[in-house]
Amino acid sequence: MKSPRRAAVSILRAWTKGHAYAENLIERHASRNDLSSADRALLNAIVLGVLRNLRLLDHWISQLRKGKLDDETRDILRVGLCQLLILELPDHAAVFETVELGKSGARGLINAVMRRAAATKKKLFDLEGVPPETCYSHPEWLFKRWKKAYGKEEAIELMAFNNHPAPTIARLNPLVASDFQAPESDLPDGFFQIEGPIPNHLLASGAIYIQDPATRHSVDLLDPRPGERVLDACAAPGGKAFLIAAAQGGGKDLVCTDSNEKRLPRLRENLERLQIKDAEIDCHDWSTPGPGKWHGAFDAILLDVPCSNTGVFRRRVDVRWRLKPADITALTKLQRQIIENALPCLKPGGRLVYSTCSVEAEENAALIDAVLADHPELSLEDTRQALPQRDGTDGAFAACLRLA
Ligand SMILES: C[S@@+](CC[C@H](N)C(=O)[O-])C[C@H]1O[C@@H](n2cnc3c(N)ncnc32)[C@H](O)[C@@H]1O
Repeated sequence: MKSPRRAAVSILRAWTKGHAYAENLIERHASRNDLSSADRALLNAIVLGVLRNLRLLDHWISQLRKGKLDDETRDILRVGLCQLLILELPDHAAVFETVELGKSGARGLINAVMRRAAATKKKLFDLEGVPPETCYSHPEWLFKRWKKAYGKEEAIELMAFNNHPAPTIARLNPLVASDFQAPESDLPDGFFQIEGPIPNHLLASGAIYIQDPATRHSVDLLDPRPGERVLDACAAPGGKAFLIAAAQGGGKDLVCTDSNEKRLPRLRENLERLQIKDAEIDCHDWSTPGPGKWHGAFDAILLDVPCSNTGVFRRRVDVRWRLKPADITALTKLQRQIIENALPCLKPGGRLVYSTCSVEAEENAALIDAVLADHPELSLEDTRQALPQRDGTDGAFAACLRLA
């Protein structure tokens, strides 16, 4: 059985070399090594802590050791310094356990760096003069982009927000009868924060679903009513389909599609658990036209499109390192195609809500402006935008368009 610290190093090696998401790698390693829940939590904290603080950890490594490092030793030092300086675990454990991770030839170096770090913490924490994108570990191009969009102060606030793990927030399911009383909360109606371990029996019975309050904006704008035929075109894993069905009192008038066949079983399971058993689920790629049977068929369509995810970096810790400027351009093209192919499926007078969890204007307001310019038959009814640095929630954008 591997220790969580050793598993963290293996995961970082695999993460650097491949395209797998950190969360999936953690899950795979934790199951394979049969980790206890405490060890699983430590593994999670270390891997996500390293990925959230990658540039800062490398800055500290450069302060503590001049000269080249092989990739494995660097990952071991990242894991060690994350425990010592980010998670602030006791010095002796962090130093000893980290040295143990190295091959015999590297242990002397690891020991020296870790001991120096433990002895000079105060100096390392003084980040005066270190660029904000290093302190908050974001790629330079993203910081530049956000500075342009929001100004320097807000760009820094956004990066700082992204480095705090998200609280666990759930929504009560009005479709499932349960004795559970949600705790008092300042959150929007139906949402409440879970302190401590997630109550698995409530999840399993479908009484609650874990989701951020920002998810509600698009469905609030869609305002689905009982009896209306609704399409949720990019539906997996089903968070917003749940909100639509909850508003409609069930899923009998709801069609859920997704282009990724592999995501459909999870969508199906989620909806069944949430007692939404009668929604229609289909595989469809909306970069191509919808089938004739859906033309003019829907009162309301939700397009919760694939996006850059820049509003949810605190959850999706990999994305800031994987995303490239060209991806945003490619995504806007796909987003536009999805809108164009979904529009013929609206009934006259029907409404379409476009939504993302991005904070990039190109994927949000600018895209909607371009659609409106090309479609005089559409009018803009309303928009919503949540920005993490202003609203303290995930980032979200939604625009409701009505067909004449
Ligand atoms: C932001 S996620 C949707 C989240 C979902 N609405 C929820 O609330 O749980 C975007 C989804 O769009 C799907 N997708 C990507 N490209 C698509 C396309 N061309 N047509 C349909 N679905 C697509 C992805 O597989 C992904 O499941």
